[in-house]
Amino acid sequence: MLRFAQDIISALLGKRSSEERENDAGNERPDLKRNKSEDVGPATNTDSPAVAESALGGGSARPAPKFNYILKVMNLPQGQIKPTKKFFADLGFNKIDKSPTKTFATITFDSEAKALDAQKAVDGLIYQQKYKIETEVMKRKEKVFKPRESKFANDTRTPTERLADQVTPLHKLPYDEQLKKKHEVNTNHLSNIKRQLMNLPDLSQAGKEQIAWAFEKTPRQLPCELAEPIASPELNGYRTKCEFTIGKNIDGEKTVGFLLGLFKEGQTGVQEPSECLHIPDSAKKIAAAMESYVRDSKYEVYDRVAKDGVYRGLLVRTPSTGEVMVLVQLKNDNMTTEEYEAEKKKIQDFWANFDQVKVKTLLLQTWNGQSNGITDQAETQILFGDGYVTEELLGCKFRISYNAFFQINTPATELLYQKCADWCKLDPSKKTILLDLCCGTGTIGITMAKSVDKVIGVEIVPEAIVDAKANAERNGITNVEYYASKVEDKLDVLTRSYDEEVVAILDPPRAGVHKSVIQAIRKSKIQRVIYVSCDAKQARDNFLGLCRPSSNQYEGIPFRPKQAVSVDLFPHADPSELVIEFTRDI
Ligand SMILES: C[S@@+](CC[C@H](N)C(=O)[O-])C[C@H]1O[C@@H](n2cnc3c(N)ncnc32)[C@H](O)[C@@H]1O
Repeated sequence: MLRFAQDIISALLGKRSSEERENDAGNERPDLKRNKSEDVGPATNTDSPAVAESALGGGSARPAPKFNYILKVMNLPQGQIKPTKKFFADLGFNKIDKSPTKTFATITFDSEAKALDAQKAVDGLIYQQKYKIETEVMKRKEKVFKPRESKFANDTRTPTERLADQVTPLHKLPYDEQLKKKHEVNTNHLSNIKRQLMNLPDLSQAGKEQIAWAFEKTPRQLPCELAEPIASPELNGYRTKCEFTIGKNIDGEKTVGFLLGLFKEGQTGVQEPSECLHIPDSAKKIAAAMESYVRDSKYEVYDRVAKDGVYRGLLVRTPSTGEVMVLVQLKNDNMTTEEYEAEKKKIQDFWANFDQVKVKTLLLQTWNGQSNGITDQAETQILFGDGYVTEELLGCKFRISYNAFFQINTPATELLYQKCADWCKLDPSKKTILLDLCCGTGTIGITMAKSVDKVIGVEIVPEAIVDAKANAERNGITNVEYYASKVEDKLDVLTRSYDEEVVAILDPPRAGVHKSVIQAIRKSKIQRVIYVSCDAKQARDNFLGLCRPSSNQYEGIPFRPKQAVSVDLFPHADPSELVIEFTRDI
């Protein structure tokens, strides 16, 4: 409980969650999509003791204040974001924003009086001995959402059909056709590596010689062997994490499900998931129960246009162990403390007594900001249970918190990890170190830890590293070392002079890793990289970075793809994982 409270405080202090948000339609690989508004920092008042106190799970949560009053601080130099922020932080102001190209900054407050007091303190100060600060107090304009005319106006499909096409766009194809289609897409991505290498600008003769393999004629211009795709053992009901929207269906009834179409297209109707192929029955039952609950409630569901209403979202985790996590997201800034406390108790009683599915742990998130989905920036309390569910993969047990990244198709994930282990080809006669880069809750490294001398995991989300350490301990794994850091800020892990053989598994978010990571791998002694990509198009620059000829930017001997395979974690949906083994001799 204490650990969880610490996690929440970390979240409130602006640390990022392991999961970038999934869109409402239940798109795959939620870790990879982050709403821009969540990127720019906490939207709740991180300075408020009331929020910090209630985040501890006790106390009475008060509605989070809105920071609608802005002090515009003008006549500053361009750039200099850090020094500017420090200057104002030293004066006691923390909610500062500055664009690198602008000569002003903004400081936000939850009342006009505070903004005016700040103006008195700041106006006329001389910044860096030459910039005389001028100020202006403004009230934030309420954003008005104007739905565009719906592009679905002439759509003859039923809402259920539309939702199926949206969340499972391949559902009309037999499964082997779906696999072929994904295989074809990955074949093209792979052959593009070769094409792009051949067409690199300013490719010198020496450079060409380093990547001579790319100029060899091969079937379909593939740079390496591409194995037959690995099918998902389960085709339906495989999603172990579902994030539902609470809103109204197109008939105006309170509904829990997925948003039809995109909000920006003016589509605000929510459709029940009851017919969605990829959603498990337990999650459907929970969504249906929540729907009955909100229909019986005196409170309104959240209206995304008016930005009003109480019930906003529902997260359900249903790992293969049968444990179930439910998280309900509320907007509470228009409720009194008594109303909020009473509602909290009602939700708690409802799920504690729910007899169709046993809920192991219930969480309540209060979020008054603008982002759509469940967010790690908001106050999140445990109403019962310990705040975790357990998943089992390849004989290891993993605890998962509500905001941790975890693959959503367990049997297919086991095949994916097994493939990574096979391709690591660990030689038992040699000492080996496995670098688990972007390790999340430690899954890949922990499942392979017994075959190596040491696993070193690096992950950006501190809470995921806490989970990873707990997971290692729970599985009796002691040869692990974890760092809560961006990989690009922990490059020494790659470039240390190890005595052992080092193999790197890189399982980054959709956009791939920062190029400095690829540059460091190139400079290191690493001879083998297993790259797990969920979007080979976006990972293209990383692939090219590994393979391009040596240069000032990309030192070291280039890698080349040795083998590749697609693993399908998302039947009926578009994405598919592409695993590529890159090797080099040094
Ligand atoms: C696709 S997930 C893989 C997680 C883990 N390997 C697994 O299979 O469960 C990508 C992970 O990369 C983390 N991540 C994103 N950007 C990162 C960065 N710059 N440095 C380190 N980790 C990062 C995310 O938080 C997420 O846990």
